[in-house]
Amino acid sequence: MERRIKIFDTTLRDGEQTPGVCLDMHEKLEIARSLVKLNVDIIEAGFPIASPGDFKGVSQIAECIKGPVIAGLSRANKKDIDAVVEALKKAERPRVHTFIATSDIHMEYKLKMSRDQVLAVTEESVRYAKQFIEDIEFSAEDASRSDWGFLCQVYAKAIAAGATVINVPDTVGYTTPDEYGALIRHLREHVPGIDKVDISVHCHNDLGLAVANSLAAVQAGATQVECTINGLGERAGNAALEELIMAFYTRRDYYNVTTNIDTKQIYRASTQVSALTGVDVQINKAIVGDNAFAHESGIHQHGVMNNSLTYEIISPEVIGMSRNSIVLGKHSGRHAFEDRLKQLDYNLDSETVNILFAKFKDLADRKKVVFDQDIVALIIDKPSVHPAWYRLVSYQVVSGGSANAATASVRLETSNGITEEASCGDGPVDAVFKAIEQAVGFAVGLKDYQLKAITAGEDALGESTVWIEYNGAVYNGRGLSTDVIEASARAYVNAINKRLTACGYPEVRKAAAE
Ligand SMILES: CC(=O)SCCNC(=O)CCNC(=O)[C@H](O)C(C)(C)COP(=O)(O)OP(=O)(O)OC[C@H]1O[C@@H](n2cnc3c(N)ncnc32)[C@H](O)[C@@H]1OP(=O)(O)O
Ligand SMILES: CC(C)C(=O)C(=O)O
Ligand SMILES: [Mg+2]
Repeated sequence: MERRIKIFDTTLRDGEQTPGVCLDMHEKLEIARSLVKLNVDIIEAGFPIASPGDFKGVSQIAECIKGPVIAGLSRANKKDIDAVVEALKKAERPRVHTFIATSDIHMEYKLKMSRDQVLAVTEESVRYAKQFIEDIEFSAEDASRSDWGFLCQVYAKAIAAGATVINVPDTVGYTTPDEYGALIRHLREHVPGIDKVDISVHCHNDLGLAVANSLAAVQAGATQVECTINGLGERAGNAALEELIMAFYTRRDYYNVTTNIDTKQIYRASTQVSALTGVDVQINKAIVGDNAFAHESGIHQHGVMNNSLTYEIISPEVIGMSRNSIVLGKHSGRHAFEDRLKQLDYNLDSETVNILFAKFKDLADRKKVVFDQDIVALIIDKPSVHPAWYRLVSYQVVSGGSANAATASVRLETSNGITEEASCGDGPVDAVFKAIEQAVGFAVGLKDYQLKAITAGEDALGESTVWIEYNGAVYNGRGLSTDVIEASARAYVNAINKRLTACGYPEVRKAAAE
């Protein structure tokens, strides 16, 4: 008899803890909508006490997203739990996820608490949260490095106080498949009441074992797995959702479990998360990397041409990647374009399709073949995602040859009309960025800059991502064009718009004046 494993997605909480990733409310909602399409069981929407932005993100998701359970994270204290309860007020199926560390090293050096104190706080916090919300997940942070006997006592307290899920995190990615499986079996044998609750696992990838450890835990009886799209997360990241799901799917004969995930949504969600977070997927990454279905060598190509199963254990269509024979280019019409949107599972209203079709034609004029990745990039680039404070109207650059000096002028549109500025710089991109900085009238604080081609070829669509820093927070912006300087300028303006949306224009102006 197959067991069903629940999928708890934490892209919006642990995934957002990836250094350099900062998602605003609109981006979080877009990702949450993709998680609904994927059919995950639980969405961890954020850590409401962390910042007003996080609180707002969780409450918006709670209000707008129906279907999955919506969880919010809290430390084991009343203030954090109150924030989660408040943020989840409008959720159809709310869950408080509260945690406290149980390893000796965390208790001694970080919490400065004894075992007895941690036991007491576990009970108090679960009992407190339970007054407001029925579904309570309790995590023993750093469980895999905790004393097993003590861990059993902590989980027993949490269950007695009303926890509905107990989570066993491998917080620092330290455990191994055999050891972790044995821990799950030990807990199942020694924690009173554990058969009445879900046993969840949450694995980090510091030794590259996050997925292997999660699979071992499922074999040992875990009923819920925590993961993120593209394996995003703190340090080396979390177990990757796409890898776990495709392991369960492909080796159903071996694991004997199922999930509710619609595998056809995997590629779309991965592309979206990569674009919105600015974190590239490595080309040889399992399932969603560019090379995952590419065959370079003759013997492999020959085998695949005769029967793809010779060298492919998964067909790309299963994860929603199309093997299209219809090539889209400047002679393609609206029917073929709309059909491709449907194949990529984008059901958009006709106004959005009109805008996208115009963009597609514009791109096809500059590019011989428009690939699926280009279309997805155009969809993600749609301007409505962020309220725009500034819009790039045009720019001009004169590049200075070997000395690498350049001058640039930019025209930006604001609600007050057009503003135009010029500047010199160390190369064309720097000159454009400086001109934009002058036009907006405050220091932007560029932290990082990246440029990549969406597909191969000299006419490829260029995607630029920039990261800017303000008051300790990082904002990423993204720009798209076949002209790489224009893509960079768009990304810079997009990041500035996000920063202004988060901080408010007057505050930024005041800080600049001081
Ligand atoms: C393993 C994980 O992924 S845990 C989640 C990690 N994610 C994050 O930390 C991102 C969001 N965090 C934040 O925004 C901030 O750290 C906040 C708002 C939570 C706390 O900020 P601050 O009050 O400034 O505290 P700071 O982060 O410096 O230190 C953490 C404090 O929480 C305490 N703490 C840590 N974990 C817990 C817990 N589970 N339960 C109760 N207290 C805890 C620490 O002992 C420390 O307490 P102290 O201030 O009395 O010394
Ligand atoms: C908050 C907990 C579940 C966590 O992220 C971890 O321990 O890694
Ligand atoms: Mg974690």
